[in-house]
Parts: sequence; structure tokens; C-alpha cells
Amino acid sequence: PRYGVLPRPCRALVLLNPQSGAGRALEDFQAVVQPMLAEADIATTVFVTERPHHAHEKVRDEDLSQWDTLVVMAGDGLLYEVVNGLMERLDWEDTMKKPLCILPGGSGNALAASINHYAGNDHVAKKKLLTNCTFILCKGLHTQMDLVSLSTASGKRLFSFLGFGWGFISDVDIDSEKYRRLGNARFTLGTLQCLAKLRVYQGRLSYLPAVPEQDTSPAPKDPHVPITNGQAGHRVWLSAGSRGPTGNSSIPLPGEPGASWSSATGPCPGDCLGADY
Ligand SMILES: Nc1ncnc2c1ncn2[C@@H]1O[C@H](COP(=O)(O)OP(=O)(O)OP(=O)(O)O)[C@@H](O)[C@H]1O
Repeated sequence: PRYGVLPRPCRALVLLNPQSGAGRALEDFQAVVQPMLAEADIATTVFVTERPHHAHEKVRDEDLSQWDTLVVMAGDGLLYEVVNGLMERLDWEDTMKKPLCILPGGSGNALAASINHYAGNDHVAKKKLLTNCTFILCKGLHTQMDLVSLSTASGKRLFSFLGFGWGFISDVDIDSEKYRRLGNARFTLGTLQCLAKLRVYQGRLSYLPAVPEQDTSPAPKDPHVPITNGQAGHRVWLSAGSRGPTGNSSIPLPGEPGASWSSATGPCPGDCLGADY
């Protein structure tokens, strides 16, 4: 992969959700992150979100030329808002080149944990994970990341990183909101509750089977896939309706399922699909 380096001095816009995780993101930012960034000559302007969708609107409308990087001090949910806010802009091809950083302040922090792992660090959580991720930001090395394009049956176009959930996994996330103060443990409690009252959904899942690992020939590039920096990725199509997607029409849609796709239709408790790019 190609790497870039943040300039020094560096101007960072920090989008911080004070309700993330168990509600300690602002305190942790001031106590752990800010002193490290000051040493690394990274100047921060903190934007504290006041409600859902606030970060989405902020990055969609912001003059981004004044920032060298956008830092999300929150969970994966706020980063999702930021990515989708950037992708809604007409200048998305340029804005998506702006380095993004995730500092774990949420309950799950899946992307932060993944980056920590691929940076060669031991598996850690909480303050240690925050320190590791802040140190990665201090070093300023960044590279490209793939996104998954999702079109829902109700007509929405979404962009996802790491994975997306439907049915059971999403139910656990949503239903466990009321246990937010428990931190990560909210997911264990939510899973047990959702298992006890298992709901079933109708849907069709279509996907392109993965190319076997021993096949070393390069995967063909599809010109319709807007954002990819690696091989042509796995395609997944989840459908339950017929309306076409809406959203930023300047972003081309990937092709619809064809003959080489596999699909499964019927009732199921839902699924969680990972993007292993
Ligand atoms: N001030 C706020 N009050 C309530 N909700 C907010 C506020 N600011 C942002 N949000 C919403 O909270 C949602 C969840 O936040 P976030 O992802 O930061 O934390 P989390 O859910 O604890 O962590 P994770 O996503 O890693 O499990 C965001 O998607 C966002 O829409």
C-alpha cells in the first residue's frame, strides 16, 4: 500500500461524541489524547456533537481545506456518520482523500481495534487502545481504506467500513442502547435478550463467491466500482424490494447480481457480513 504522512504543524478537526461508550469521551480526550497531540505538533479544534446526525451535517457542509485531518473521537457509529457525510458531497472524490482517524471512545470500537492489530500492536482495550491509536495519529502515517457500497430496498445508498449487519446483529445494537452505561458488556446482555425472543426476517442475500486463495492471478478490476484500492472485493446484495437507490448521483453504482452470483432466499434471523478487504 501507498502511505502518506500528515504535515507539521498539523490542523485537526476532532468530532467528539460525548455520549459515546459509557459517556467518558470528552474526559478521556482531555486527559489522554490532547497532551500527546500537543507534543506531536497537532493542533486540535474540537466539535462536540449534540445529537445524532450532527457530525454527518458538519462534514457534509464544512470547508475542509482548513483541516489536514478529520479525527473521530467516538465509536464506529460516529465514524459511519462522518464517512457518509463526506460521501454525500459533490466533491466526494477529493474529500475522501482527506486523512481520517478513529480514536476509540465508543462501546465497540471495531475499526480502532482492527487498526491497532494491523499496526502490529497487542490486542488491548479501553485506555490502552486509546493510547495506541493516539500514538498512531501522532506518527501521522496514513493509507487508503476500502468502503462497501450498500443500496437498500427502501431506496437508500449507504457506505460502510468493516461490515454491515442486518436482522439479529442490528437488533442487538439497537435494543441494547438502553444498557449504554455498561460499556461493551451491553452487547452480551443484548445478545441474550435477542436470543430469548428470536425474530425472523424475510430477505434474499446475493453474493459473489470468493476467489480461492491459491488462485494467484490478479482479480479483474471493475470500472463501475467507485472506491477500491485493492483487488475487486466481494459483492453482497441484500434485497427485499424493487425501488432503486437514491443519494449522491455522482457516485456510480456497482453492477446488479448476475449469472455468476449465488443467492439464498427465505426467512432467517438476519446476518452480519464482514468486509475483509
Ligand atoms: N450528543 C449526542 N447525543 C446522543 N447521541 C449522539 C450524540 N452525538 C452523536 N450521537 C449518536 O450516537 C451514535 C452512537 O455513537 P458512537 O458510535 O460514537 O458510540 P457507541 O455506539 O458507544 O460506539 P460503537 O459504535 O463503537 O459501538 C452515533 O451514531 C450518533 O448518531
